[in-house]
This record gives sequence, C-alpha cells and structure tokens, in this order.
Amino acid sequence: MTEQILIALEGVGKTFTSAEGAPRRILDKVDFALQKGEIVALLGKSGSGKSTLLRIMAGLVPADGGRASYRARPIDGPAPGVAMVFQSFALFPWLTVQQNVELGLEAQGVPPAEREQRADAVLEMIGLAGFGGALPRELSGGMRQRVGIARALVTNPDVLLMDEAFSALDVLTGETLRNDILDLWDSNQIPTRGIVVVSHNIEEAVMMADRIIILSSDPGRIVSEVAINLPRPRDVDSPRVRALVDQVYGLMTMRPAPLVAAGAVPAPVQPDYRLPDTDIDRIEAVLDLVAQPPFDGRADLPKLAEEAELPDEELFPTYEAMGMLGLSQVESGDIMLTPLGMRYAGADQQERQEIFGRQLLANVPLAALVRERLTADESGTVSEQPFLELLEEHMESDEAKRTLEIAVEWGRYGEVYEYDYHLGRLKLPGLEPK
Ligand SMILES: Nc1ncnc2c1ncn2[C@@H]1O[C@H](COP(=O)(O)OP(=O)(O)OP(=O)(O)O)[C@@H](O)[C@H]1O
Repeated sequence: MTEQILIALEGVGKTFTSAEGAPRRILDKVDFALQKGEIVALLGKSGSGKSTLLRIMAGLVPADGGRASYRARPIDGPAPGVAMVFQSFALFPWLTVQQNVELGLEAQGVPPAEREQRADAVLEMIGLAGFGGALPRELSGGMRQRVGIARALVTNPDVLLMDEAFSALDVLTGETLRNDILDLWDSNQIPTRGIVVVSHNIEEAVMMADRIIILSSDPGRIVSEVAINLPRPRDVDSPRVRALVDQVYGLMTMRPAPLVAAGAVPAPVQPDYRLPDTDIDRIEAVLDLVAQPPFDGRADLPKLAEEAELPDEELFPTYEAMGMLGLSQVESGDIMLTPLGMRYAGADQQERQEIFGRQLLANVPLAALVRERLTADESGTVSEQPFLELLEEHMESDEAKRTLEIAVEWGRYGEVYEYDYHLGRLKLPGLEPK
C-alpha cells in the first residue's frame, strides 16, 4: 500500500513569525496522502495556508512539525521528481521561451543537446511549437502560462503541483489550458503519476479532481474531503457535477470552526477573529439579489455567483459576513435569508442601519469590545492601538489593520461607534470633538 503513496504528510504544522515577532500557527496537524494515479484539489479560504501546504510538498518551505515525505523519503528540499507551476508564471523575462523551459533541466545537469531536444518536444506537446525563440513579453497570458507548464513538464515530473495556475487567465483561456493538461494526463502522454492543484474555483476543482480537500482557516486543517468518482472529460452541466459543486459550496461556506450540529448555538468567534474582507455595499447588494426574484430568499450559490458576476473568492467573505450577522445561512449549496435577512431587504435605510448595528454588537465580539471600552471610558473615546495590538497577536499587521478597518466600517454604518481618522481614535456616536 505504501508504494501507492507519492506524497505523505503526517501531522504537519507550520508556524510563521509575524513582522512584530509574534508566532502564528498557519497549518496544524495536517494528514494527507497523494496516491498514485490521482488528482487532488486543495480548496480553502484566502489565507488558509493552501500555498504554504503546497510549498511544503514541493520542498520549498520546511514543515516545523510532523513528517512530510515523498516516496517514503523525508522532504528536506526540492525533490527532483516534484515540479511546481505558479500562478504568476514566474518566467525570466530576459530569457527566450526555449531558455526558460530548459532551465529546469540545466539545474539537473542534463547536457545541452538533450535539453534542447526535450524542450522542443514539450513545447510541441503544450502547443507552443515555433515559439521557442520568443521572449515572454511577446506572448499572451495564456501562452506564458503554457511556458510555465512546459518548464515543469520538461523535467518529466512524477508529481505536479499547481498553485492557482489558471486564475490569472481569463475564464476561457484558463479552461482551455486546464483541459489540455487533463488530456495529457488522461491519455498518459506525461509520465506524471499524481497532481495536486490549489484553486479558488470550486467548479474547476470538481471538473479536474478525483478528490477535493478543504482546509479551514486559523489554523489551516483539513476539515472535509469529497471524492469525485466521475470519468473525465466531465460535462459541466451534468446533474452529478452540479450536485458536487453544490456540495462543495456548502462545505466551503460553513461557519468557522468549531462546527456545530444543526440546531445548536454556534460558539461565538473571538475578538481576534479575522473579519471577512467585504464591504457593506457588497453585503447589501448580495442580500438584495437573494431577496428578489427569481431567488425570493433562497439561491443556489453557483447561480447567484453567475447573477452577481463576481468570483467565488469575493463572494465567500460576503456570505460569511451575512451569516455572521445573522442575515443568512448556507445549507446544501444554497444561501437562504433568515427572517431577519428578509426584513432587512424590505427595510428603509434607517431601519437597515439599526438592524446592522444590533446584529454587529450581538455577533461580532471585536465590535462589542470596542463599544464596551468606549462606554466604560469617561471621555467616550479610545485609541485604536490596543485593538490593533490584540489582533496583531494573532495575525500579520496588515491583516490586523484590515480587520480593524472592517470593524470600523461596520460599526460606523451601524452607528455603534465613530472613528476619527486624524487621531486614529474611536468614539461614541454623537460626541463633539474636544
Ligand atoms: N513567509 C511567510 N512569513 C510570514 N507569514 C507568511 C509567510 N508565508 C505565508 N504567510 C502567511 O500565512 C498565511 C497563509 O498563507 P498562504 O499563502 O499559504 O494561504 P493561501 O490559502 O494560499 O492564501 P491565498 O488563497 O490568498 O493565496 C497568510 O496569512 C500569510 O500572510
């Protein structure tokens, strides 16, 4: 059985040190095995540690807990059989396409004549025959990523790791390239025995993978796994694919851990919880969209994404914010407005702000803490600094700043507190400046 396993992670963890010197656990107790013959997609919210996990598998970042191995040997640096494709293409602009592709082979000490011949063959296979002499800037985005993929494939990798390899491309180009890779894989034109893809796109994951793994955030842990036993190529409109997309949407939009049984009261998040990065206009636009026909209060998430013309990674934080504020909940791939959410949709501006403020205080501990400190203070004003420091104990300083900005924006909208941008101070609403 073990010879079936290409990459094994056992109890893998990773802690980074923030710019302020505070440790932050990014990954915790991750157990994972990439089996021969499978494509695994790794999904999770932004910042959940997907890229870090992939980099650990690639030997680019060391794990600081647990064991990571490739073909039963500990991973202690980049392994020759493992190649990675990056979202940013990572091409050298001053080298030609041919030279960029040959780079990986040069590092392995392959003689020049063989390098040239192998690069020619892989460029032809990936649809870039005749472009060897071009510079990256002379190519379109899709062609540049083909070079990135050719550079990985020329090494005949046993394991291919792809970090959002298609997300910088327009939808159609990304889809074509993805299908080309699946064709090469399914027809055994490449010797690769296992693929791991990190993606933000649920549909892409369902179309590609044999198994989808979902990571939680803060710290990243594997919380769900979905097997996809469907032959490829898959029909994106087939009922099975749609049902799987719905299922994964449902798993991705669950409230943050700890997960609770239906009907139980969810444990409140802590004041140091990173607030979902979305703004009020977007929350209200999505809520209004769900409230209106054809959805009338309940929307299939993929259909809603289509209607909203927004990508999943922008919609997920919005769903999370709406759920956090008690305005909606997600169930089996659908988002449903709660009775309060429906009332919100029909309310005038003033009532909306009142509901928002009440829900904020009841459900967002950071906002409640700010308000509590303000009412306890004689002057009714407090510096933002202690809140930033509290957040920085648990996240990077730019993320702490962003979380506080979101809490400020939400609090101002709900008329729970105000913020003086010049002084960096929070204050109770209606207080005259002194
Ligand atoms: N070298 C590093 N030093 C400190 N913090 C880091 C480092 N690399 C990543 N991080 C932090 O670790 C967290 C996880 O990052 P990672 O890129 O692995 O997440 P991700 O799930 O791939 O995110 P995204 O989907 O946005 O690309 C982030 O908060 C990031 O700021």
